[in-house]
Amino acid sequence: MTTLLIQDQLHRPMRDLRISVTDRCNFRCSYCMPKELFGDDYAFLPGSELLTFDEIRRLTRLFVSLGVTKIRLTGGEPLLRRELPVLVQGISAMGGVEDMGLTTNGVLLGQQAEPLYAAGLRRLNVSLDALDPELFGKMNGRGLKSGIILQNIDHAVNTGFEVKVNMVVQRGVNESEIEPMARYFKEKRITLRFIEFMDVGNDNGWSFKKVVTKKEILERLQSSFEMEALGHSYFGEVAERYRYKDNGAEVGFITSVSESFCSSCTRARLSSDGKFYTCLFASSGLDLRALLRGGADDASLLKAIRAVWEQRSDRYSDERTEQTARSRTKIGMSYIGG
Ligand SMILES: Nc1nc2c(ncn2[C@@H]2O[C@H](COP(=O)(O)OP(=O)(O)OP(=O)(O)O)[C@@H](O)[C@H]2O)c(=O)[nH]1
Ligand SMILES: C[S@@+](CC[C@H](N)C(=O)[O-])C[C@H]1O[C@@H](n2cnc3c(N)ncnc32)[C@H](O)[C@@H]1O
Ligand code: SF4
Ligand code: SF4
Repeated sequence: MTTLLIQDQLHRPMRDLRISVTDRCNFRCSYCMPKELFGDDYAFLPGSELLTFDEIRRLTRLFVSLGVTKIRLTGGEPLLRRELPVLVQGISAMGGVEDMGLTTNGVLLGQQAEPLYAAGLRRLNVSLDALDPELFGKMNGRGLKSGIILQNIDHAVNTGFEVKVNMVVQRGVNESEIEPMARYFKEKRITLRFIEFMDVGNDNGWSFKKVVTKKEILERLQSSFEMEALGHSYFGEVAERYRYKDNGAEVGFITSVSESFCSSCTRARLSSDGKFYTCLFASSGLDLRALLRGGADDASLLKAIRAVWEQRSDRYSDERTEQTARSRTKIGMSYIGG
């Protein structure tokens, strides 16, 4: 299939596809799946509503033919999707896919790191918000202690994966973990990325006051470590990188709130039930599953995807103010694929 490069209204190409393979999760992080949005019973999609692997592969191939080269598997918790390595193998063997990564809470990596590696996956981003076992147990809503995630990170590294760690920092919740986390992963030479707390659901407890900005975190780190700025390594990279001068380990900052990066946003998103979203904060998406299951051929699917991207003008993080925050999306990170 030949590649056609397309651009949106702000001249941004479509380079990345973030695929949510399930909306389910074995954690209940309040910043992501607030009770107020999900209710006590956390109703998830029935299996029949999820895209099948064949459907995901077919759509991925079409996205690749429109310029996507980078795939990220996410969720919900992607390791809960049965037989995930089968999907990984299909995508890693696909022409035009230059990079594939997976974002996970790491709980199931003990069993799954090896089959995923064998299927061709090489990069893992593991979320971990605290080293302190009690605090981590509270933050994940399930009481699971941090030790198991740390063990699984070591196991993934030993399996051969390039691993990065994601930490969402919330004032008054886990800001005391900034230095311990930095020290621990510096010694391990694993890149730790600090993520500014975002307003992603109806009520995930977000307010500007709870955001610990990159500036503040960097100042705290610089009082203990000498660091040099590396910037972004390619157009559209979400994290801004810094290096410790003494041992070459890196940290990253994902500054969606204090320094938004919409002008270089090349990310398309496919939800687990097959909706195509052009922004993490979008409130509606194109129902590709309905088109697929209605018998649409490749040409009409391509036309529909292209039309949506060419109309795209999303720049939610650039436009957000305290007042507009939380009024846009009614969906939530775990569904849309964070
Ligand atoms: N506001 C905003 N946040 C994003 C976007 N893409 C990713 N993030 C956030 O960045 C954090 C880290 O994302 P990851 O899933 O690790 O992916 P990544 O950082 O693109 O991965 P790499 O390819 O390893 O750089 C998550 O909290 C995401 O929700 C985006 O387009 N907009
Ligand atoms: C939605 S999760 C899905 C993948 C997997 N379950 C995990 O936790 O890594 C993807 C990323 O989004 C981040 N995230 C979720 N809610 C967030 C919020 N309100 N602000 C910033 N990042 C958030 C998580 O910390 C995680 O790194
Ligand atoms: S951040 Fe990841 S682990 Fe936490 S609730 Fe959301 S999907 Fe689950
Ligand atoms: S807010 Fe939307 S447009 Fe801006 S970087 Fe995030 S996903 Fe892209």
